[in-house]
Amino acid sequence: MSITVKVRVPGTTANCGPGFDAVGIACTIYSELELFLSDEGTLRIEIEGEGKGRIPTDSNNIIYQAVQAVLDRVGKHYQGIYLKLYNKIPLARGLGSSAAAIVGGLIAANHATGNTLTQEEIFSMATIIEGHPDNVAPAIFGGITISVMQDTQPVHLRFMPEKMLNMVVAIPEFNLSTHTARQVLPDTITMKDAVFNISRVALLIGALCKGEFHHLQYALEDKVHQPYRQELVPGMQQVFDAAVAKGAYGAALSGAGPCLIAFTDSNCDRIGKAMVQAFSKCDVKAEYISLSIDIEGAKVIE
Ligand SMILES: Nc1ncnc2c1ncn2[C@@H]1O[C@H](COP(=O)(O)OP(=O)(O)O)[C@@H](O)[C@H]1O
Ligand SMILES: N[C@@H](CCOP(=O)(O)O)C(=O)O
Repeated sequence: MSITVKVRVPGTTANCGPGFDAVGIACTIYSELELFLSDEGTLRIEIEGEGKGRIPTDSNNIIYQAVQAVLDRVGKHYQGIYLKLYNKIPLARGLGSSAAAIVGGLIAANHATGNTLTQEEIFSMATIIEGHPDNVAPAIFGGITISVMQDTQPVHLRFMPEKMLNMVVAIPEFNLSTHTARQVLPDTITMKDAVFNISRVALLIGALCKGEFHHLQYALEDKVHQPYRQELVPGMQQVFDAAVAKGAYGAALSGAGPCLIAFTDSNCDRIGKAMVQAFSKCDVKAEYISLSIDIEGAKVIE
């Protein structure tokens, strides 16, 4: 017997300034994957697009590991596992490629085996594999998500802003793995910095929810991770300033970086070009893309 499933998963921008490991937004950039399960054959992985030639095509591949985690959990075994990946989300740039890969593998395998796992169970498994919930939540549920770890269980709240919001992402040429960008973070922060972030993340969620985007100028400020990661992304502050100078409400590091993301409701091209130019003045080659909020999250498309 053989089964085929095709899944589409959005890229995500996590943290959004002060919401470290908690806030995430699903973006209108997508990777797709096809999963074929069969009683005969072996493991085979083919890649088109981002990461071709770089991503492992053996049992070290995280999509394969996600598929296998579902098969183990539901007690099914397949000799032949064939994965065809169509990767559009840039790798190790802060747009949640690993979360999309994990979520895609889990959802494809769950669908192929009769949808026995709930979305919440998928969310829990994805969080364990990814290590933090803020990318996998919007990748699964779409929209803007707030995630909280309750002991080992992730809990989420999803919402859409009252008004349309666009995001302009400046994508530098270089990669920065999330693992590396987490290693520069301190173990502890001061009470002053904690209060700085708590107040801003509350303002951020209120501003996004109500569509009062003028608050984003302050609501995107952060003292928990961005100051420490600044050394890894040359030109970070200059790019933020360039985006705001061209009319963006505010800007932040996308996930762990190195992408920088500006929030706006107009002038995306003007903002994007200014961000790329500011990067270039710091000897960083970059390009930009304009995105909006994905409302659906991951979905089975075939
Ligand atoms: N489609 C994919 N298939 C397999 N592995 C992937 C895929 N996309 C991403 N990865 C893995 O995730 C890593 C990037 O994850 P990470 O450093 O968290 O950055 P980000 O999630 O921001 O792109 C890649 O180096 C690769 O190992
Ligand atoms: N909260 C995480 C988010 C990482 O996002 P990614 O898209 O860079 O993987 C962090 O800041 O480490």
